Amino acid sequence: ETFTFPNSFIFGAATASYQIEGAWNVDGKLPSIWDTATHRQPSNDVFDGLTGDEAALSYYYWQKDIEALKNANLTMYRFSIAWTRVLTKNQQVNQKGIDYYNTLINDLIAEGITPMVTLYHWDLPQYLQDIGGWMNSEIVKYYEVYADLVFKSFGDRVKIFITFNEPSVFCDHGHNYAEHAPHIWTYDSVGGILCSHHVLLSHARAYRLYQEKYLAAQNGKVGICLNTGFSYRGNGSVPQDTVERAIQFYFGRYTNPIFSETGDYPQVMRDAIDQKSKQQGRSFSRLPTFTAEEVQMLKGSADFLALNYYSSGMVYPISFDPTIDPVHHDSEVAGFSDPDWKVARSSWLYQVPQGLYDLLNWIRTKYNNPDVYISENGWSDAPLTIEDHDRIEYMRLHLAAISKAITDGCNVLGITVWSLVDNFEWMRGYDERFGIYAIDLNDPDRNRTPKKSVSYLRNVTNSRTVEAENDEIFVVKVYPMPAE
Ligand SMILES: CCCCCCCCCCCCC/C=C/[C@@H](O)[C@@H](N)CO[C@@H]1O[C@H](CO)[C@H](O)[C@H](O)[C@H]1O
Repeated sequence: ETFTFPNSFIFGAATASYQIEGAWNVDGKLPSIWDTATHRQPSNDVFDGLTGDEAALSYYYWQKDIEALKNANLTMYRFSIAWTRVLTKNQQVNQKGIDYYNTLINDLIAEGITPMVTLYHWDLPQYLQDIGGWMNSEIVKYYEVYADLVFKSFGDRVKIFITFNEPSVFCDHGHNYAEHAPHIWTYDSVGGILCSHHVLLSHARAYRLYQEKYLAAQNGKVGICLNTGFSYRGNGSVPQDTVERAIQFYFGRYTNPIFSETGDYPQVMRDAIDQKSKQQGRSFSRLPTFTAEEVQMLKGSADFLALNYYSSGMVYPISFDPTIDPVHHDSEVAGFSDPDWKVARSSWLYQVPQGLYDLLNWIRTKYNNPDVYISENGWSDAPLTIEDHDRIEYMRLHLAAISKAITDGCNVLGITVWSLVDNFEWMRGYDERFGIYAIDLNDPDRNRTPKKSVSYLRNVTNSRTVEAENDEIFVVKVYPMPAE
């Protein structure tokens, strides 16, 4: 079957500051929590022991990134700004950092490429972590100062801003399980919950600031980037409400306050955490409460949803047990992956294009069909795999799923594939490569070598079609529940 894309649909690619820029301490840049994490001694716990100190050296080779975009026929570039490059500790402007992003933005626009700018892709200034980072409510003020600077400096040319990338990942993995920077472990997911709460408030404040101070002159859009998989019944006896609860706890904790009619946290989450907190003998709930004004400030605080989709899972109910993974412990849901699904170099990344199709329709019906960009979607393979047939298949099937969702009426405006170039894959270092361009870390010039997927993408963007069979997209079957 041939799947088509409307002429308005935009094809692009994405990166993030810490993962590509290098130059970690150049021109006044301050250390971020990822600099701290990767410089830990005697071991940084990164899979290959490496850091983002140099990565793709995009701080010097941004023109190679622009060439790479042009060569792939891509017309949108999602990149992030390093907070640590543009502001000093006492909240003054670091002009050299501003200059770097000005040059990048101007050069992109000169080549007809639309910049999509993420304000926060996990690289918090270390001096803010030192006062508690996202767990301290004061962070909201610091973020607002930073957002103001970004809007003021770049908003005359940048018309699409994303306030945050994947709060579920940096809040949970960074503040519950100590798996990501700032490597904090907290009991009963208290750290992750506080982080999410302050991220939501920071997002809303930045959105309202843009509306009040910049919208009239700049006429841009501000959204937030959230990630999730879709969840499916682990076997025939799993109740549908388990599936819904999984999505609400993982995704709804951010989407409900921003995109729903009612606003605030999902009721199922409010009830569960309030009740469990009580059951634990606590005098107040682990889930903070938004004031009535905060609920209003958050409600409708996004012009679009930037959705990162990689994979999906099967879920089944479990009973409350504080000793297990804290995300599941409050939701009383656990998940697993079908071993028949194809898996990438990243052990968590199973190929489930159906999840993207179902998720887009879930969002359409749940939230009155908001504008959506697929801000990340991609496949990992081994270093220097140039004949990346598995990535091509993954892209083909996910693009088909998107096209099908658009046919259903979903407002999907475009995609920025992850990633433009091979880069620092967080705690997996450089072992899992997501780029459509390969980078040899031994090459001081960091030449960007096109993988086979670049010519595939060029064909897709020219023809605005992909070929796929429905049974390649719809891969979810009902499997027996795994042994608990
Ligand atoms: C509804 C919820 C539950 C149901 C189902 C389970 C979903 C299965 C998906 C498993 C995901 C587990 C770990 C998550 C990892 C990614 O989401 C995370 N790495 C994404 O971060 C972005 O990924 C890029 C590649 O990893 C890149 O590094 C980028 O910087 C990140 O934004």
